[in-house]
Amino acid sequence: MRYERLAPEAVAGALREVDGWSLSEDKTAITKEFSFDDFAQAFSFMTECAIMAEKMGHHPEWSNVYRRVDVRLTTHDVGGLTGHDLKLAAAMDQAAARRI
Ligand SMILES: C[C@H](O)[C@H](O)[C@H]1CNC2=NC(N)=NC(=O)C2=N1
Repeated sequence: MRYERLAPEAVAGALREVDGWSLSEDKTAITKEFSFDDFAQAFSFMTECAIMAEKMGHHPEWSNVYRRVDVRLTTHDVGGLTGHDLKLAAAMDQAAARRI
């Protein structure tokens, strides 16, 4: 499925539907820091999200330090935010909720 770049009002509305995500200063991405009990939990979260992302054909920019995972979501194909980012954000929240 192809998504169009979201209008600013749509982004504001969509951000209210997900938990703890922030809009980047240039408004082209959303970011969130996930914290887990330990590295094993953080890495199993990343493994689950990686499989999900591959199935969706939409991939996060992320980094991991010990039990923290920093995530940035944007749609490179359109240079901004689309419904793909919100869909992946919600799926990542659910994956995290199964661990925290
Ligand atoms: C051809 C392929 O599906 C696309 O290039 C996908 C892959 N994963 C992607 N992930 C993200 N985050 N943004 C994209 O624009 C994107 N494009």
